Amino acid sequence: MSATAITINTVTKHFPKTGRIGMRALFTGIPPDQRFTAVDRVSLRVPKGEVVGVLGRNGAGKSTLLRLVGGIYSPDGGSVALTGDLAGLFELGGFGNTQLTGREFAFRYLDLFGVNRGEQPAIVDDIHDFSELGAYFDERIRTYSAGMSARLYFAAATAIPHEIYLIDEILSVGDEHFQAKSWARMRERLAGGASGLLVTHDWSAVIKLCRESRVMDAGRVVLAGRSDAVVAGYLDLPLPAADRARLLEPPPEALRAESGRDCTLSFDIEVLEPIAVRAAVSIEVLQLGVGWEPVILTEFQDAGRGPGRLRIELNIPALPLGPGEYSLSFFLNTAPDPHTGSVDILDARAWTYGNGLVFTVTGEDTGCGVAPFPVRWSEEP
Ligand SMILES: Nc1ncnc2c1ncn2[C@@H]1O[C@H](COP(=O)(O)OP(=O)(O)OP(=O)(O)O)[C@@H](O)[C@H]1O
Repeated sequence: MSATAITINTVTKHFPKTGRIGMRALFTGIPPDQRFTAVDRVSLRVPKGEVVGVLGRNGAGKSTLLRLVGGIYSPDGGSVALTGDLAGLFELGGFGNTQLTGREFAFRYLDLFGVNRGEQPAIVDDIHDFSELGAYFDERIRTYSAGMSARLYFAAATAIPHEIYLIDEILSVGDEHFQAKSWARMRERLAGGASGLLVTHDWSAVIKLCRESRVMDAGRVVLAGRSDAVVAGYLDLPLPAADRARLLEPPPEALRAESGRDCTLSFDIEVLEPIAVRAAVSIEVLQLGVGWEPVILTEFQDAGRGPGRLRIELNIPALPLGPGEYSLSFFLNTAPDPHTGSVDILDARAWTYGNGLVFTVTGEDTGCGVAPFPVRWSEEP
């Protein structure tokens, strides 16, 4: 198993129903009839180098979970363990003294993280630039708009690399220009090997950043697994009917191959009507902050005519993919109608439907990335 950055073990958090509790409850805990459970026995593991997404509707318990991980709340049950230093990007505007100016806040932040005094001025300049606060950087934070303080906190929290980021809707603050900059910086930090927990309503951010995610509802984890399937469940996405032709579930060994070797992927399909079918395959890799990007994409090919069972094969010479797990999408369509040219989707397995297949490439990691093609560069004299 890969190394772990965050371990959340059956964590529970209660709040008083009335918002007020007696002195005794401070020592004995809130009596069961006067409390409600905001986080209910949640367990979750974030592997090093990955961001796990937590989706959920308002009041599901996401922010409370993040605060438990960040140490702002202590759990009433269970435990949290972190391996690595932590940057809290959560609760924008909720940390720091708003009587400070932006510049004073930046210096304090760097002090807090033990940054050497000699290095601080250059990093504070970077925070000033990144936040685009201009002259406001020397005004008190309490005079800032919500967006301005969000920019300051984001710029400070990401100015120096941390090992663990707790991200709460951060990538949806600011205008589009600032969001794009924030994404670029987050990608850079994560590509450098950082890990994190992202809590959000924004399922597209989860698709772009997280291989794994969870959905919380009423304090509990109600869906867990690969992000594509979790997001599809969260959105309750409709799937193709697959009632005229369908792909039969390939056994996992049918979707394994060795890097650099010729490979044949077999797909069994069942066609229930006298129709001609066509198939296409796309193999995608998760690019942090970008999403699933195709690295091999076939055209639609004739796959035979029904009714009956058909086997189709895809041959890839000298598989140009490094070892790892890829998402494989398989599409089964009708042949174009000779009169109208229209095509019907008969069946699909794809991360966009939340049911993508896993394609595993084995072999030695040559460090050549996902597509170690034998390319050659030359220089014009
Ligand atoms: N400090 C607190 N005291 C009392 N109740 C709280 C406190 N913090 C959160 N709650 C309650 O706990 C529940 C979970 O809140 P939480 O903020 O974790 O949800 P969330 O999933 O982050 O919601 P949102 O998406 O709206 O931010 C809500 O019912 C909320 O009202």
